[in-house]
Amino acid sequence: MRPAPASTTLSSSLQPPGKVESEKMETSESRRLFATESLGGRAMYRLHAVTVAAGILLVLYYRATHVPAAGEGRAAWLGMLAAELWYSAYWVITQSVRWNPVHRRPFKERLAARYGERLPCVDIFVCTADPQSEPPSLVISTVLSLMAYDYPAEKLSVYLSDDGGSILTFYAMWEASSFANHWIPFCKRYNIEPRSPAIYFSESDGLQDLCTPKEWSLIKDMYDEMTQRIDTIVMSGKIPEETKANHKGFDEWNIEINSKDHQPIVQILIDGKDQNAVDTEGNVLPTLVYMAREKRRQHHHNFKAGAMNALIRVSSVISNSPIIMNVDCDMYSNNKDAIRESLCFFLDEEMGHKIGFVQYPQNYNNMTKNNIYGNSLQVINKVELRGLDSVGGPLYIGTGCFHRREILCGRRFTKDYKEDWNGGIKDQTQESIHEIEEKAKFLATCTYELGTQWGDEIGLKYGCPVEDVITGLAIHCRGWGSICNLPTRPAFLGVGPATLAQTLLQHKRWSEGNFSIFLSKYCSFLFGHGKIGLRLQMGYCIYGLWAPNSLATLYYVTIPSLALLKGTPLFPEMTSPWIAPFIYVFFVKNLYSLYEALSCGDTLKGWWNGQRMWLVKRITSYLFGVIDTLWKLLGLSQMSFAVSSKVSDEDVSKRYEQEIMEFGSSTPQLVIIATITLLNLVCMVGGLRQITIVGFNVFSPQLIVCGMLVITSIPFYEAMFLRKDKGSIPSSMTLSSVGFVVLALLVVILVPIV
Ligand SMILES: O=c1ccn([C@@H]2O[C@H](COP(=O)(O)OP(=O)(O)O[C@H]3O[C@H](CO)[C@@H](O)[C@H](O)[C@H]3O)[C@@H](O)[C@H]2O)c(=O)[nH]1
Ligand SMILES: [Mn+2]
Repeated sequence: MRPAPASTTLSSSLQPPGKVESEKMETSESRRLFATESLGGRAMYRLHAVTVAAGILLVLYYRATHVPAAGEGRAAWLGMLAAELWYSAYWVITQSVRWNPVHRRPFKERLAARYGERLPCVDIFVCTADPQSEPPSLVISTVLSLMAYDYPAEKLSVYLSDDGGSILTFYAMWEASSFANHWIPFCKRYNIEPRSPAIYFSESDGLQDLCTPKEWSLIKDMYDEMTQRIDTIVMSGKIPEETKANHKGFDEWNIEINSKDHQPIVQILIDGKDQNAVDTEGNVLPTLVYMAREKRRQHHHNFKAGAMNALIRVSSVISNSPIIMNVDCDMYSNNKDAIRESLCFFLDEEMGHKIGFVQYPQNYNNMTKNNIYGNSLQVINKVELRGLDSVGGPLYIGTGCFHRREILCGRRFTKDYKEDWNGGIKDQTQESIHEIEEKAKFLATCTYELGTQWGDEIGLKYGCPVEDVITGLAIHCRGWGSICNLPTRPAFLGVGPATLAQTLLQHKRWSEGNFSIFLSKYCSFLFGHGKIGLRLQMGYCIYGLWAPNSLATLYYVTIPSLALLKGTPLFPEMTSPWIAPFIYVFFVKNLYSLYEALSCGDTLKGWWNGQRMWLVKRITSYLFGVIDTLWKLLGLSQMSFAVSSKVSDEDVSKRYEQEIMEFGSSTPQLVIIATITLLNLVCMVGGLRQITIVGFNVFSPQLIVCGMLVITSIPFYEAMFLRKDKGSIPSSMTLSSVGFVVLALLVVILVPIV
């Protein structure tokens, strides 16, 4: 195996920088660089959890002891039992992280008092993959926001990995490298937030800031002109020859290249070690590097994980910082203090040496008030990540994560481990830029990893659509802990999916990725056994089991309704005492979920929309996730990574802002949604008839289930029958769904399953 350059060049030193004698006087509490606080509302949570658990047991007991005779819906009843058993087990799993979530509070003032500016070097990795779905002007706004962190610039290096291998993105980066000369001093002088120019100028008119209106307009004009140049060039797809003459990097595109087949490209746009690389005020600039790793058709490039691994190696010969931070290209820095806050965890004397990574939640800046597609992820961020933190550490969820370089390179945790915080830029030898670039290019070739442990024991793991989660699990199993930091001002904000199709695409990748981990040797119960606590093992399964949840849900949204239509009871009668645990579990579980959502900042309507989206995701994305995972297990298909688009056309954006659901295109997902919602509508009408015949007592529980589904589905009926805009459900989709409903009804009538 070829030795990993990154891990061989790092060594350990014994002292954190600048520890001073007088500190010995401090008490251990005041020495801590962060505090761990318990979240409120625990007693209420626990009461709910214990009583719901009791309710669930009663429900299952009733199901198991009241199986009807054959021919009276026995099969359907047993199916209900199976679905409820599944839900119960899943519910228990989701409680694993809820018992005692924690909040971490970093003390950046203490960090400043103790270390001043003697802080470790930090490498920031930004990934982009496609100039069409991730426009270069968006990418550089993110890059600029990261370059402008409130952190010593000589210790900061920003790397962009461009899997699109696009000259347009390179051009934008070149523009950004000169705009940074003005932007960074402007941000620091007036202490502005956020430091993404695109966002800053879209939100601010400069009046609340300390700068003069003249200065503000000057820099804004400069920014507008730059983005205009970039957008024009991106539109035309060609760089003018006179522009190309400005930087040698453009020569890399002298030969015809495309994103799937090209040589490795590494261009150091700003060399932080260069004395002349200073901004308009004479301050040092952070290092800025553009990288497009080599791509050849015969070599698998392993998507983002491949890009990250190339970045780890390339950066090891340029800056080699002990801390690596990764963000997606749309996730701009929204909080200038995020690096310092993260260091509070790593540099904490009591706990710091155990912490492998610090994960920030994924937050989006394009969410509508009522969260129409359920993408705000508030409950995952504020409840589940914090809960995971209390049982061993949050998962590595990709963007917005700070790692020790050493752990990404496969290091195991040992008690005597001491990080060399002094590593990084300054310990590099004085090679010329050209030499360094050539060395780096070699590390970014396709063949470099052949016969090595990269993608397995070293770097991010390959072969999983959620490379981050599986890598994080391996890190946890190597003995490291992780921390979730949730500053009041979110550290990163990105572009979340803004259409139904994008949402379903993202969730298919996530559910499929996590389910494939669950089914592999990395299943947290097997791989984590004896290495991480049971509750963390369960925590991983919250996401690992998203996909198979779809099966129980599909059952629950079709069979009780069809049985209602056919007159087969599947619940206790309304007057039976056995109905009580069903009602209790149903209401209290949902009420608690509402409480959780509201306390995380969602609106009532947002929660309701979120519930609808869970249903939709389960019957489409997650179902497809199951199918594709099984397909792959059988070796019938290959892993893919569909990059989500960060742009949508005007018409679509307008509907999004008005919170009107976007369907538009014809997809199999739409047929499933339309079929199931229509089926429930028919069943509800049929069910109402049953009630008039048999009476209220027997069928009302089923009617309630069916009715709830119908109420949840109102936006779908509107999109099928009432809306005329381009985002409505195409009539061909509605027609085929009607066909499927008729077919389902025929089957039910002819085959006695329910
Ligand atoms: O071949 C590829 C494919 C993707 N990416 C980058 O990966 C990132 C994530 O892609 P995106 O389409 O935005 O997916 P999301 O679902 O928003 O990403 C989340 O989920 C991914 C795993 O599914 C993680 O890798 C991400 O960090 C996490 O933010 C983007 O920066 C892409 O440019 C690459 O660099 N190369
Ligand atoms: Mn994204």
